[in-house]
Amino acid sequence: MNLLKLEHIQVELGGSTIVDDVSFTLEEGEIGCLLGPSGCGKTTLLRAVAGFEQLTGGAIELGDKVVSNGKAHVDPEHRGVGMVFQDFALFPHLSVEDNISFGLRNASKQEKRKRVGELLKHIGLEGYGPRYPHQLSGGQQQRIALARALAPRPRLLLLDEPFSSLDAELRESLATEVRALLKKENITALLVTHDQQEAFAMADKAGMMYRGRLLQWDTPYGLYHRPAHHLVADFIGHGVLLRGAITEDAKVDTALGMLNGAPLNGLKAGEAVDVLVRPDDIIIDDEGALKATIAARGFRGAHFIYTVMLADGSNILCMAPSHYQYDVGSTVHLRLNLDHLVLFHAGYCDT
Ligand SMILES: Nc1ncnc2c1ncn2[C@@H]1O[C@H](COP(=O)(O)OP(=O)(O)OP(=O)(O)O)[C@@H](O)[C@H]1O
Repeated sequence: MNLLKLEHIQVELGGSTIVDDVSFTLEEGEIGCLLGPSGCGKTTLLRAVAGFEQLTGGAIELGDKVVSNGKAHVDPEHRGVGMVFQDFALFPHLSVEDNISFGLRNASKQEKRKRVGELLKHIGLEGYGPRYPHQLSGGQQQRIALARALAPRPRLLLLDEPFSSLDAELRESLATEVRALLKKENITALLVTHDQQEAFAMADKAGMMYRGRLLQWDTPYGLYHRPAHHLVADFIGHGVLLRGAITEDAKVDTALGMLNGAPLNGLKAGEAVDVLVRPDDIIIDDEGALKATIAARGFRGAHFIYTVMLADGSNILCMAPSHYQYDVGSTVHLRLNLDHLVLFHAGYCDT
């Protein structure tokens, strides 16, 4: 069952269209994530779902009920939606226990204690109830903010850059923990983030926005491996778009050689295309048929990302385990590990 349904929604602010014709759904218990460059309208979309922004077109349904359209507008406090924002502000003068139970005004003391205990256990902070926010680390405070939002069992939880004030390592582990917690509580959630690793760690469905539009709504795997738009290919993960041409026998002629098996989707022989090449599609292998030169080396801890120059002068990226050390300027051989090809009309890339 769809818990959240956005149908062609549009939001205008200050005379500009900030969210433009966006549609997607989230099923009950699913976690969705919006990615996209700064200013593309992610927060505005989230605020429209929460009820803080009015729609100028389209409709939002929560459960079976329309909560926003041209005529209806259910106020935020009546939507059953919980929120966690970047600048999570716990009430400094309230204990952890009182912070978490803040939204449980109508519950009995006993019910409150039970729910708080259950949530503290879920977030791994059993026994922290009597503490005050200043006695907690940033990551612990953010977990408490999450528990506070979850306490009234919202139908939908909205998270806007909830971990962005935390360091990278903590962010990823917290994202995994929060996913487990949301699944345990069967809460549907929509998350906005800049961090693709966080999106991949948390989301069942993810989308990329660009200038108010949603370019693709898919699984994280689909966004990475089957980008539907060259901007998605470019924005999600590392990779390059390598120029090529469709041949008479439906192959793609590129600096990596003739590539087979591309879904042509209406592309005709002779047309110029861009082929998405990810760093994990290319393997440095002494037996590889293709000669190339290392143009740059980036250390990433467990692996290197090499920029490799092909015979025609074009550059691609290549990932190799960090014990495979090659100096800039050295010659290497490459093998392709492309299990599917993603092509775009070359012209699209000029936008
Ligand atoms: N109240 C407002 N009036 C006019 N324009 C606004 C208003 N609020 C936001 N905007 C504009 O809408 C656009 C989208 O803003 P929004 O905060 O939704 O983007 P975002 O994708 O969340 O960005 P970021 O990732 O940087 O937080 C921006 O260009 C912003 O300047």
